[in-house]
Amino acid sequence: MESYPDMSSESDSEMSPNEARVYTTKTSPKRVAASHRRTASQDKLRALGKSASLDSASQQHGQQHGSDSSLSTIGGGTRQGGRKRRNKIPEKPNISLNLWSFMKNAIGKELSKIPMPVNFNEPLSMLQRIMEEMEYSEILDQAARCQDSAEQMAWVAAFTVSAYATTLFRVGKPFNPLLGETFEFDRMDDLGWRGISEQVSHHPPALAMHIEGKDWMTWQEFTMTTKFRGRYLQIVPMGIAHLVFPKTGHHYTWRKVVTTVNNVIVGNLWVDNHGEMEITNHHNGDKCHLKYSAYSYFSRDEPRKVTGVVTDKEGAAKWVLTGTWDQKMEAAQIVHKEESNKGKPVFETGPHRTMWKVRPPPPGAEKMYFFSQLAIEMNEAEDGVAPTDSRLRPDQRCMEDGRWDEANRVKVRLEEKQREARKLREAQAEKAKAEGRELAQYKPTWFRKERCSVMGGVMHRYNKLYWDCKARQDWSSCPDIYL
Ligand SMILES: CC(C)CCC[C@@H](C)[C@H]1CC[C@H]2[C@@H]3CC=C4C[C@@H](O)CC[C@]4(C)[C@H]3CC[C@]12C
Repeated sequence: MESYPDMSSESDSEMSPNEARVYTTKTSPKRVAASHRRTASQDKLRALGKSASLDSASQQHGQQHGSDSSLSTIGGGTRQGGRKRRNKIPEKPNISLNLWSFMKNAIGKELSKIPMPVNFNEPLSMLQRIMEEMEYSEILDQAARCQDSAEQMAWVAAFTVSAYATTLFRVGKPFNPLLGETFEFDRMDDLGWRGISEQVSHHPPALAMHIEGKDWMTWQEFTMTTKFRGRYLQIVPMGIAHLVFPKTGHHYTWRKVVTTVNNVIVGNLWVDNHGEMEITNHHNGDKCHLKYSAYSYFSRDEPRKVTGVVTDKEGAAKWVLTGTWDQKMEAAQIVHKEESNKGKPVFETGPHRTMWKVRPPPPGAEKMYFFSQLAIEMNEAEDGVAPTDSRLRPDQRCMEDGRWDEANRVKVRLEEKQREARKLREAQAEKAKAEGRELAQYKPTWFRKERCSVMGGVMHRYNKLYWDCKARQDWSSCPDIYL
């Protein structure tokens, strides 16, 4: 018998307070215990990029794979054909700078307002970093095939957790995109989806993203508030992520959890993700409440643990989820519920299925900012992309190439250019105002503000123009943001 932590405590879950406390399961306790026995040495293996040994180690744990196992999984994704992409980026130079010397005067400041050299960056923009959430997009293909909506929710939940796997060793700061910077990622040829994102606001920084798969569509607006508290940096993401399966109309939304970057003063930076996440299916009222446990030195909880319960619109529990954001998520359907002698309901579940399992890092990842195969591919130079694409951003390219001094000089010039453009816009707006004309507001190129039908509120939605313009190579509406 396996018991799950109390999901109803300190949460705004839809469950009644005395429900969903204890679960029984038919899986053998041995198997579960073994799968949870992930040790520091395995972490080190991953850190060293000894992916092969990690893989066999996890195989010994008797993983039960989802029904995806028939498809080949090579590197970053479930690929079918597709063109050849790079599997390396230049090695990270071994230049050490003291982070604290840049951060000590910035306590209480927003991360985007702390002037920092590229030395603490990773060679990807925030536009690319957020699109990396698609690393395990095959889970969405799986979800799309699902007949049962509660099970579909379990897949969606596993997908939202999988987005955090990249944060385990990735402590570089992504480039803050310039206003109007874009990133397209066309993976129709192998992964079956393509996406476009754009920096739509500079103060505060905000980006909008839109991705289309074969039987699903996902979009979001991403902003964050960062609180730098001295020893740690806390990132509170704002904005809402949407996911729709057009064939059935199931429309999901969720907000991301809090990310904390620890050891800013001394020691090695490390990341934790924690808090509550509620996923709603607006089509039928299903919910999934996920709890990402915060790391605590004193807690017996497994680090990086995530647990969840899927409930229907009446609040009846349907599925339970358990796992960690860096390794895997399992889900089990609740098949039976009865009152225990203590008066609390006991759930009996069917077998645990693996909904998501992390892929090992590519060989040499530790010398390449711990990038996954997908991350390596994101900034590969590509013909035909918009002139505002992150791949063309010169300081980021210099940095990727290991020319950090030059990158830092170019970064200063780019930011100056951005400031000049902003001043000009402000002057034009002033002039317009003086002449009694309407204020000339900054408008993104590929997104426009729209009222959201399910959440109310206004958000940036894709204007459906990018891929057509790309086909015609018509970039006349793009701002000139680089040098
Ligand atoms: C150098 C130090 C001071 C700062 C480094 C901060 C880095 C590690 C932080 C800043 C913003 C953070 C990101 C904010 C939001 C998301 C979206 C989520 O779905 C996955 C994690 C992800 C992608 C975070 C990863 C870690 C992150 C990139």
